[in-house]
Amino acid sequence: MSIDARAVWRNFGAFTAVREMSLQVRPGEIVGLIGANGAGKTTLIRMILGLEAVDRGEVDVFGLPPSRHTRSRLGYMPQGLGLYQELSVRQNAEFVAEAFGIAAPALPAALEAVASRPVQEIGLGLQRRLAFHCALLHRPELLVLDEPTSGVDPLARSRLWDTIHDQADAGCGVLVTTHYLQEAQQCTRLAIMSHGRLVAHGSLEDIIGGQTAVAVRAPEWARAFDALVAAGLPVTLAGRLVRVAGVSAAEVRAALVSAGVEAAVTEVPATLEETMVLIDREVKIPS
Ligand SMILES: Nc1ncnc2c1ncn2[C@@H]1O[C@H](COP(=O)(O)OP(=O)(O)OP(=O)(O)O)[C@@H](O)[C@H]1O
Repeated sequence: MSIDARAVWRNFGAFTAVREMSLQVRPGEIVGLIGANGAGKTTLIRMILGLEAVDRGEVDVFGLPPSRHTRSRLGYMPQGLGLYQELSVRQNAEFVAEAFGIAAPALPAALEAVASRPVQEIGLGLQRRLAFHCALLHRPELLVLDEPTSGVDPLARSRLWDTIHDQADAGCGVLVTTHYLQEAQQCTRLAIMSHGRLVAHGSLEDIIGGQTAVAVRAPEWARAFDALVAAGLPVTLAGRLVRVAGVSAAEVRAALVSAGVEAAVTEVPATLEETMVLIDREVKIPS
Protein backbone atom coordinates (compact mmCIF):
# COMPACT_ATOMS: atom_id res chain seq x y z
CA MET A 1 0.00 0.00 0.00
CA SER A 2 1.41 3.42 -0.94
CA ILE A 3 -0.65 5.33 1.63
CA ASP A 4 -2.69 3.82 4.45
CA ALA A 5 -4.23 6.41 6.78
CA ARG A 6 -6.47 4.87 9.44
CA ALA A 7 -8.85 7.05 11.43
CA VAL A 8 -6.42 9.95 11.77
CA TRP A 9 -7.12 13.14 13.71
CA ARG A 10 -5.37 16.49 13.82
CA ASN A 11 -6.29 19.28 16.22
CA PHE A 12 -5.05 22.85 16.28
CA GLY A 13 -5.88 23.97 19.81
CA ALA A 14 -9.62 23.49 20.23
CA PHE A 15 -10.15 23.25 16.45
CA THR A 16 -10.23 19.83 14.78
CA ALA A 17 -8.90 20.13 11.21
CA VAL A 18 -8.94 16.38 10.43
CA ARG A 19 -11.38 14.04 12.13
CA GLU A 20 -11.24 10.22 11.99
CA MET A 21 -10.12 10.31 8.37
CA SER A 22 -9.16 7.11 6.54
CA LEU A 23 -7.63 6.97 3.09
CA GLN A 24 -5.79 4.35 1.08
CA VAL A 25 -3.76 4.76 -2.10
CA ARG A 26 -2.39 1.69 -3.88
CA PRO A 27 0.44 1.61 -6.43
CA GLY A 28 -0.84 2.58 -9.87
CA GLU A 29 -3.96 4.27 -8.52
CA ILE A 30 -4.88 7.95 -8.91
CA VAL A 31 -6.93 9.01 -5.90
CA GLY A 32 -8.57 12.43 -6.03
CA LEU A 33 -8.99 14.22 -2.69
CA ILE A 34 -11.81 16.71 -3.08
CA GLY A 35 -13.24 19.22 -0.64
CA ALA A 36 -14.12 22.86 -0.16
CA ASN A 37 -11.47 25.32 1.04
CA GLY A 38 -10.61 24.51 4.64
CA ALA A 39 -11.96 20.93 4.47
CA GLY A 40 -8.64 19.60 5.80
CA LYS A 41 -7.00 18.25 2.62
CA THR A 42 -3.64 19.97 3.05
CA THR A 43 -3.49 19.06 6.73
CA LEU A 44 -4.08 15.40 5.84
CA ILE A 45 -1.39 15.57 3.15
CA ARG A 46 1.06 17.11 5.61
CA MET A 47 0.39 14.22 8.02
CA ILE A 48 1.12 11.76 5.20
CA LEU A 49 4.38 13.59 4.52
CA GLY A 50 5.32 13.55 8.20
CA LEU A 51 5.26 17.36 8.33
CA GLU A 52 2.29 17.48 10.69
CA ALA A 53 1.85 15.37 13.83
CA VAL A 54 -0.94 12.79 13.96
CA ASP A 55 -2.93 13.28 17.17
CA ARG A 56 -4.88 10.02 16.94
CA GLY A 57 -5.01 7.14 14.47
CA GLU A 58 -2.18 5.91 12.25
CA VAL A 59 -0.60 6.77 8.92
CA ASP A 60 1.66 4.39 7.01
CA VAL A 61 3.49 5.26 3.80
CA PHE A 62 4.95 2.23 2.00
CA GLY A 63 3.99 0.29 5.15
CA LEU A 64 6.10 2.54 7.40
CA PRO A 65 5.38 5.56 9.61
CA PRO A 66 6.13 8.82 7.75
CA SER A 67 9.79 9.83 8.07
CA ARG A 68 12.62 11.34 6.03
CA HIS A 69 13.06 7.89 4.50
CA THR A 70 9.44 7.56 3.30
CA ARG A 71 9.54 11.18 2.12
CA SER A 72 12.61 10.45 -0.01
CA ARG A 73 10.58 7.82 -1.88
CA LEU A 74 7.72 10.17 -2.77
CA GLY A 75 7.36 13.28 -4.92
CA TYR A 76 5.44 16.21 -3.44
CA MET A 77 4.11 19.26 -5.20
CA PRO A 78 2.75 21.71 -2.63
CA GLN A 79 0.04 24.27 -3.38
CA GLY A 80 2.62 27.06 -3.11
CA LEU A 81 4.94 25.08 -5.46
CA GLY A 82 7.90 25.23 -3.06
CA LEU A 83 10.28 26.80 -5.59
CA TYR A 84 13.10 29.22 -4.80
CA GLN A 85 11.98 32.41 -6.52
CA GLU A 86 15.41 34.07 -6.77
CA LEU A 87 17.16 30.97 -8.10
CA SER A 88 17.10 30.14 -11.78
CA VAL A 89 15.00 27.32 -13.24
CA ARG A 90 18.11 25.13 -13.63
CA GLN A 91 19.38 25.93 -10.12
CA ASN A 92 16.04 24.90 -8.63
CA ALA A 93 16.16 21.53 -10.39
CA GLU A 94 19.82 21.02 -9.47
CA PHE A 95 19.13 21.89 -5.84
CA VAL A 96 16.39 19.26 -5.60
CA ALA A 97 18.52 16.65 -7.41
CA GLU A 98 21.40 17.30 -5.02
CA ALA A 99 19.09 16.89 -2.02
CA PHE A 100 18.25 13.40 -3.34
CA GLY A 101 21.92 12.69 -4.12
CA ILE A 102 21.36 12.21 -7.85
CA ALA A 103 22.54 13.95 -11.02
CA ALA A 104 19.95 16.44 -12.32
CA PRO A 105 18.19 14.94 -15.35
CA ALA A 106 17.77 17.07 -18.51
CA LEU A 107 15.08 19.72 -18.31
CA PRO A 108 12.09 19.37 -20.64
CA ALA A 109 12.46 21.64 -23.72
CA ALA A 110 10.01 24.28 -22.44
CA LEU A 111 12.00 24.65 -19.21
CA GLU A 112 15.39 24.43 -20.95
CA ALA A 113 14.35 27.51 -22.95
CA VAL A 114 14.12 29.53 -19.70
CA ALA A 115 16.75 27.59 -17.73
CA SER A 116 18.84 30.58 -16.68
CA ARG A 117 15.91 32.87 -15.77
CA PRO A 118 15.00 33.38 -12.11
CA VAL A 119 11.78 31.54 -11.28
CA GLN A 120 10.04 34.79 -10.31
CA GLU A 121 10.40 35.99 -13.92
CA ILE A 122 8.69 33.04 -15.61
CA GLY A 123 4.93 32.54 -15.90
CA LEU A 124 2.84 30.48 -13.49
CA GLY A 125 2.32 27.70 -16.06
CA LEU A 126 6.07 27.20 -16.42
CA GLN A 127 6.54 27.45 -12.66
CA ARG A 128 4.06 24.61 -12.23
CA ARG A 129 5.89 22.54 -14.84
CA LEU A 130 9.13 23.14 -12.99
CA ALA A 131 7.58 22.18 -9.64
CA PHE A 132 6.23 19.03 -11.29
CA HIS A 133 9.62 18.27 -12.84
CA CYS A 134 11.23 18.69 -9.40
CA ALA A 135 8.65 16.37 -7.79
CA LEU A 136 9.38 13.67 -10.40
CA LEU A 137 13.10 13.91 -10.92
CA HIS A 138 14.08 11.27 -8.33
CA ARG A 139 11.61 8.78 -9.84
CA PRO A 140 9.29 8.58 -6.83
CA GLU A 141 7.05 5.58 -6.10
CA LEU A 142 4.26 7.88 -4.90
CA LEU A 143 3.18 11.34 -6.05
CA VAL A 144 1.37 13.75 -3.75
CA LEU A 145 0.04 16.73 -5.69
CA ASP A 146 -1.80 19.56 -3.93
CA GLU A 147 -3.85 21.36 -6.60
CA PRO A 148 -1.18 20.84 -9.26
CA THR A 149 -3.00 22.64 -12.06
CA SER A 150 -4.80 25.52 -10.39
CA GLY A 151 -4.45 28.64 -12.55
CA VAL A 152 -2.99 26.67 -15.48
CA ASP A 153 -4.49 26.91 -18.98
CA PRO A 154 -6.43 23.88 -20.29
CA LEU A 155 -3.65 22.74 -22.66
CA ALA A 156 -0.97 22.81 -19.97
CA ARG A 157 -3.42 21.08 -17.62
CA SER A 158 -4.01 18.19 -19.99
CA ARG A 159 -0.25 17.89 -20.59
CA LEU A 160 0.31 17.62 -16.84
CA TRP A 161 -2.40 15.00 -16.60
CA ASP A 162 -0.77 12.97 -19.39
CA THR A 163 2.33 12.81 -17.21
CA ILE A 164 0.29 11.89 -14.13
CA HIS A 165 -1.28 9.00 -16.09
CA ASP A 166 2.14 7.88 -17.36
CA GLN A 167 3.41 7.77 -13.78
CA ALA A 168 0.38 5.80 -12.56
CA ASP A 169 0.68 3.39 -15.52
CA ALA A 170 4.28 2.79 -14.48
CA GLY A 171 3.05 1.77 -10.99
CA CYS A 172 3.31 5.05 -9.11
CA GLY A 173 0.50 5.76 -6.62
CA VAL A 174 -0.94 9.27 -6.96
CA LEU A 175 -2.84 11.38 -4.44
CA VAL A 176 -4.09 14.61 -5.99
CA THR A 177 -6.31 17.40 -4.71
CA THR A 178 -8.35 19.29 -7.24
CA HIS A 179 -11.36 21.53 -7.68
CA TYR A 180 -11.82 20.66 -11.35
CA LEU A 181 -14.47 18.21 -12.55
CA GLN A 182 -12.40 17.19 -15.59
CA GLU A 183 -9.57 16.23 -13.27
CA ALA A 184 -11.83 14.35 -10.87
CA GLN A 185 -13.05 12.37 -13.88
CA GLN A 186 -9.50 11.18 -14.54
CA CYS A 187 -9.03 9.72 -11.06
CA THR A 188 -9.41 6.02 -10.31
CA ARG A 189 -11.26 6.90 -7.10
CA LEU A 190 -12.37 10.01 -5.26
CA ALA A 191 -12.42 10.77 -1.54
CA ILE A 192 -14.56 13.71 -0.51
CA MET A 193 -13.70 15.65 2.66
CA SER A 194 -15.93 18.08 4.46
CA HIS A 195 -15.18 19.71 7.81
CA GLY A 196 -12.20 17.41 8.33
CA ARG A 197 -14.10 14.18 7.67
CA LEU A 198 -14.42 11.68 4.86
CA VAL A 199 -18.03 12.13 3.76
CA ALA A 200 -18.08 10.15 0.49
CA HIS A 201 -15.79 7.96 -1.53
CA GLY A 202 -15.88 5.92 -4.72
CA SER A 203 -16.06 6.69 -8.41
CA LEU A 204 -17.36 10.02 -9.68
CA GLU A 205 -20.58 8.22 -10.70
CA ASP A 206 -20.96 6.73 -7.19
CA ILE A 207 -20.54 10.15 -5.63
CA ILE A 208 -22.71 12.21 -7.91
CA GLY A 209 -25.04 9.18 -7.88
CA GLY A 210 -28.55 10.26 -7.06
CA GLN A 211 -27.75 13.97 -6.66
CA THR A 212 -29.76 16.04 -9.06
CA ALA A 213 -30.09 19.61 -10.20
CA VAL A 214 -32.74 21.43 -12.17
CA ALA A 215 -31.83 23.08 -15.47
CA VAL A 216 -33.92 26.09 -16.50
CA ARG A 217 -33.97 27.24 -20.11
CA ALA A 218 -35.76 30.54 -20.48
CA PRO A 219 -35.80 33.13 -23.30
CA GLU A 220 -35.60 35.71 -20.52
CA TRP A 221 -32.92 33.85 -18.58
CA ALA A 222 -31.95 36.88 -16.45
CA ARG A 223 -35.56 37.24 -15.22
CA ALA A 224 -35.68 33.52 -14.47
CA PHE A 225 -32.45 33.85 -12.52
CA ASP A 226 -33.75 36.83 -10.51
CA ALA A 227 -37.06 35.10 -9.77
CA LEU A 228 -35.33 32.00 -8.43
CA VAL A 229 -32.91 34.06 -6.34
CA ALA A 230 -35.90 35.99 -4.95
CA ALA A 231 -37.50 32.64 -4.05
CA GLY A 232 -34.42 31.86 -1.96
CA LEU A 233 -33.25 28.94 -4.12
CA PRO A 234 -29.52 28.08 -4.58
CA VAL A 235 -29.18 29.28 -8.19
CA THR A 236 -26.10 29.21 -10.40
CA LEU A 237 -25.55 30.34 -13.94
CA ALA A 238 -23.66 28.31 -16.59
CA GLY A 239 -23.60 30.60 -19.62
CA ARG A 240 -27.29 31.37 -20.08
CA LEU A 241 -28.41 28.15 -18.49
CA VAL A 242 -29.84 28.68 -15.05
CA ARG A 243 -29.29 25.76 -12.65
CA VAL A 244 -30.66 25.01 -9.20
CA ALA A 245 -29.14 22.17 -7.17
CA GLY A 246 -30.81 19.97 -4.59
CA VAL A 247 -34.45 21.01 -5.10
CA SER A 248 -37.27 19.43 -7.09
CA ALA A 249 -38.28 20.53 -10.57
CA ALA A 250 -41.78 21.18 -9.16
CA GLU A 251 -40.42 23.67 -6.64
CA VAL A 252 -38.51 25.52 -9.37
CA ARG A 253 -41.52 25.50 -11.71
CA ALA A 254 -43.74 26.91 -8.96
CA ALA A 255 -41.31 29.77 -8.25
CA LEU A 256 -41.15 30.64 -11.96
CA VAL A 257 -44.92 30.47 -12.45
CA SER A 258 -45.58 32.74 -9.49
CA ALA A 259 -43.09 35.27 -10.93
CA GLY A 260 -44.74 34.99 -14.36
CA VAL A 261 -41.56 33.72 -16.09
CA GLU A 262 -41.87 31.20 -18.93
CA ALA A 263 -39.24 28.48 -18.96
CA ALA A 264 -38.49 24.84 -19.77
CA VAL A 265 -37.56 23.08 -16.55
CA THR A 266 -35.81 19.69 -16.53
CA GLU A 267 -34.17 17.56 -13.86
CA VAL A 268 -30.52 16.75 -14.69
CA PRO A 269 -27.62 15.02 -12.88
CA ALA A 270 -25.78 17.41 -10.57
CA THR A 271 -22.24 18.48 -11.46
CA LEU A 272 -19.36 17.69 -9.10
CA GLU A 273 -19.36 21.31 -7.87
CA GLU A 274 -23.09 21.16 -7.13
CA THR A 275 -22.67 17.79 -5.43
CA MET A 276 -19.96 19.28 -3.22
CA VAL A 277 -22.25 22.12 -2.20
CA LEU A 278 -25.06 19.65 -1.46
CA ILE A 279 -22.77 17.34 0.54
CA ASP A 280 -21.38 20.29 2.50
CA ARG A 281 -24.88 21.45 3.28
CA GLU A 282 -25.86 17.98 4.55
CA VAL A 283 -22.79 17.58 6.75
CA LYS A 284 -23.38 18.94 10.20
CA ILE A 285 -20.35 20.76 11.57
CA PRO A 286 -19.29 18.62 14.53
CA SER A 287 -18.79 20.51 17.75
N1 LIG B 1 -1.23 25.30 11.62
C1 LIG B 1 -2.53 25.56 11.75
N2 LIG B 1 -3.00 26.16 12.85
C2 LIG B 1 -4.32 26.41 13.00
N3 LIG B 1 -5.27 26.08 12.10
C3 LIG B 1 -4.84 25.47 10.98
C4 LIG B 1 -3.46 25.18 10.73
N4 LIG B 1 -3.37 24.57 9.53
C5 LIG B 1 -4.62 24.49 9.04
N5 LIG B 1 -5.51 25.02 9.90
C6 LIG B 1 -6.96 25.10 9.73
O1 LIG B 1 -7.42 23.80 9.45
C7 LIG B 1 -8.47 23.83 8.49
C8 LIG B 1 -8.12 22.92 7.34
O2 LIG B 1 -7.11 23.55 6.56
P1 LIG B 1 -6.47 22.86 5.29
O3 LIG B 1 -5.43 23.79 4.76
O4 LIG B 1 -6.06 21.49 5.64
O5 LIG B 1 -7.72 22.80 4.32
P2 LIG B 1 -7.77 22.49 2.77
O6 LIG B 1 -8.87 21.52 2.58
O7 LIG B 1 -6.42 22.09 2.30
O8 LIG B 1 -8.18 23.88 2.16
P3 LIG B 1 -7.62 24.63 0.84
O9 LIG B 1 -8.30 23.97 -0.32
O10 LIG B 1 -8.05 26.04 1.07
O11 LIG B 1 -6.13 24.47 0.85
C9 LIG B 1 -8.66 25.29 8.11
O12 LIG B 1 -9.74 25.82 8.85
C10 LIG B 1 -7.35 25.93 8.53
O13 LIG B 1 -7.55 27.29 8.88
